[in-house]
Amino acid sequence: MELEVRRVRQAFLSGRSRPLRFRLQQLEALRRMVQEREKDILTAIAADLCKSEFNVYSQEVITVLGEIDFMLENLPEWVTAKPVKKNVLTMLDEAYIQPQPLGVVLIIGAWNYPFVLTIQPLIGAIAAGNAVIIKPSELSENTAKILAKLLPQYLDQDLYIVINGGVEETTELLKQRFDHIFYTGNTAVGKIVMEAAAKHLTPVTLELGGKSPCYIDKDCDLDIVCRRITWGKYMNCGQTCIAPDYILCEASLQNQIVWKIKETVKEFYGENIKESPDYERIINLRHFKRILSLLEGQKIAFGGETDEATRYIAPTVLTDVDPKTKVMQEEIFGPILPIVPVKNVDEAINFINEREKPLALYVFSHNHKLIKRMIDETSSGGVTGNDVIMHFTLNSFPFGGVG
Ligand SMILES: NC(=O)c1ccc[n+]([C@@H]2O[C@H](COP(=O)([O-])OP(=O)(O)OC[C@H]3O[C@@H](n4cnc5c(N)ncnc54)[C@H](O)[C@@H]3O)[C@@H](O)[C@H]2O)c1
Ligand SMILES: CCCCCCCC=O
Repeated sequence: MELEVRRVRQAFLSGRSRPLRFRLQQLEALRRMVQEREKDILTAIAADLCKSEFNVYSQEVITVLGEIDFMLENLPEWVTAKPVKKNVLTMLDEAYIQPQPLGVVLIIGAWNYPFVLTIQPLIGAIAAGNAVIIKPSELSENTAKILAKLLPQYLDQDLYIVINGGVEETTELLKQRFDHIFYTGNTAVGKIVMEAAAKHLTPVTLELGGKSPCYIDKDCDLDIVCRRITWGKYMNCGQTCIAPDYILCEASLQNQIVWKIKETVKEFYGENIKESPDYERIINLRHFKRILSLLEGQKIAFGGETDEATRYIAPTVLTDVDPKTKVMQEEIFGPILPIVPVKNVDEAINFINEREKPLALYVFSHNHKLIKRMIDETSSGGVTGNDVIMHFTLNSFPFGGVG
């Protein structure tokens, strides 16, 4: 590892990653890779998550291509020095902010959207003039292999390298000195990454998880609300960092919500969900067993069917969920949707504020003032009103959690 990191640092110190022209060329080469090798990329991701190629394209490839175009369009302006306001002491001086690369960046990717969540930070790092070591998640092994094969065919082979491996390799990598570490994954490993980075005072970006609540107000179009929640919850089999984690609503809405979600699941995935090309599987047995353990002692309104051999867990809704039970203590990251009845919006706000700050918050109401109140009185990484996931799709927004 030490030798590899040293080789990448040498390449960075050569200065060739810095000129705007070079950065644009590398980003264009990356775009070419995605376009020319689309089929290989789709096949690899589809195999990792039992996903249809259409879903892979719409959830991952489109975002990557959009990000590259966004970067190519804006980079010339972003790299230029920006003059700043002067004071009386400096009025005859030149004062400006010059953006500069940090150096060698380590990107530790996630498996749930293994392409976009690894390549998106890579695009940013290349655009900023850095050298990069990419460590894809070993859980999505087909994508990890295809990245190691394709990236060196299109990008500078000394500046941008892929290192594959598991916990042992990641641990070894983290002993090295980097200039920035970008990690996507769970909070426990996030702490390990931050601790390792602290030894070298390396800045980190940690894209972690959390429970993302939905509040459903009585004054809403419940058909639309349930369609949207069903889409965002069961997409990728619930393995989405900003998937709706649980629903808060008045008890009187609960039965209608269950019925409408059940009907929508049927419409989206058919009578035999196992046969649906649009319904994925849980990534591995460890996660499969973890998710199953969350069902213990719960009232299953529908779903609950599982198949260990294929790591299938049906879209499931739980009702009258006790907030003290396990399913409400950790991020679900699977196709289980608990409904927790609350008296009103005040109780919903208190419920959210008594817990860790959500990565995403979803509020459904015709009452614009109520949505505004939820935004003002809670704190989360991002909010979408009357829909789910959408704030992630706009690159004019920042993305991340609080803290
Ligand atoms: N905020 C976001 O953008 C975002 C996006 C996707 C996923 N996530 C979060 O990721 C989580 C799911 O991923 P996961 O928990 O299965 O990740 P994971 O276990 O796959 O871990 C990710 C990486 O950490 C490394 N790793 C694991 N254990 C390690 C250890 N002990 N020491 C050093 N490195 C180690 C792995 O090698 C892997 O490369 C969820 O909480 C989800 O919300 C967040
Ligand atoms: C269009 C859906 C993409 C969702 C990606 C979410 C990233 C976190 O898991």
